Amino acid sequence: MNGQLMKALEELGGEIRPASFKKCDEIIIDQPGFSAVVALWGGHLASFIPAGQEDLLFQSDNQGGEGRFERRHFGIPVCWPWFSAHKKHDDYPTHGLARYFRWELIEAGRFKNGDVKIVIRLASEDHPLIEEMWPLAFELRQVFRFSSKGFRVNFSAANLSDQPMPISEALHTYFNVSDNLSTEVHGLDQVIYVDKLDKSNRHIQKGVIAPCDSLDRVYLSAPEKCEIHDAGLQRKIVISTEGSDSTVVWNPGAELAKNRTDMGDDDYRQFVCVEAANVMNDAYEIAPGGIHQLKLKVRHQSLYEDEG
Ligand SMILES: O=P(O)(O)OC[C@H]1O[C@@H](O)[C@H](O)[C@@H](O)[C@@H]1O
Repeated sequence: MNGQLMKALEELGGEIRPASFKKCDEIIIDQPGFSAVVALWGGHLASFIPAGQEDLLFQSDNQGGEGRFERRHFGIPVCWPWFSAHKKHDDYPTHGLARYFRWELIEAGRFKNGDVKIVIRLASEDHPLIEEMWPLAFELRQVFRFSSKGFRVNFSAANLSDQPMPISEALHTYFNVSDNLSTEVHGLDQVIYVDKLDKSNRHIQKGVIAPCDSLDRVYLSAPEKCEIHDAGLQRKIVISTEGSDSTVVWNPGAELAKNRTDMGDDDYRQFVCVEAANVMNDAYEIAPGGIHQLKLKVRHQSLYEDEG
């Protein structure tokens, strides 16, 4: 990392330190109102802890395997440029390639209002294996914005090729909850979803999603806002998106979790994934030379307080 960037990071009270995960650096930001960790491996926002509270993001103690496409369950994996299994190559990783390569820190600083800004980047030219799996040239950026109220992720993908780029994607956020059985997801009432645990049949959501146990659903043409209500932490997490037409809600439940070697048996009790996505009918193409932005805003507040 160049000296100027290091200095900018230091001015934020930030540091870059080697992490055990894939032997790749992490960026740590410690501020009076919050602390945040960005893992350069996969470009995960790994942790965001508001002062005096528990992390908004979940991380598993299970480090996953050592192989290139082994995954660890933490923070916000970026699923891009394909979601689920690759349509042609069953040896390619599920949920795309972006979470398996080292991203580069390219900017550290502040927004005008004092919020902390961290920018990271991944480009197709960064690794021959990326170009092998995805021959269309691209550049990805994530602009993270942190304040004591929460965080934002502005994920942008530029198609640098001369062909249309077909995309399905998700910011696959693992939200940390006190107990999945008492957690509720609000805001998806009356939205049609594809239930992957029911032969991909379509249903209409009735009321809130609760309990958040053994769920694998894609809400199509979903609203831009939903909320996680956590009675145990007396906390509400307000999730707002732009450029995302689908919302994926996932919790593996006990049986699936036990069958996975890359997840602790009880991990599923501590998270629910609510993912800002564009998948299935909401998948799209980026025109040659075009750019697509997927924005996620996450705020925390008391369960008993209206959003300010
Ligand atoms: O790749 P990860 O982090 O293990 O997540 C896997 C899950 O991700 C969810 O988004 C999918 O809807 C599930 O079908 C899938 O099992």
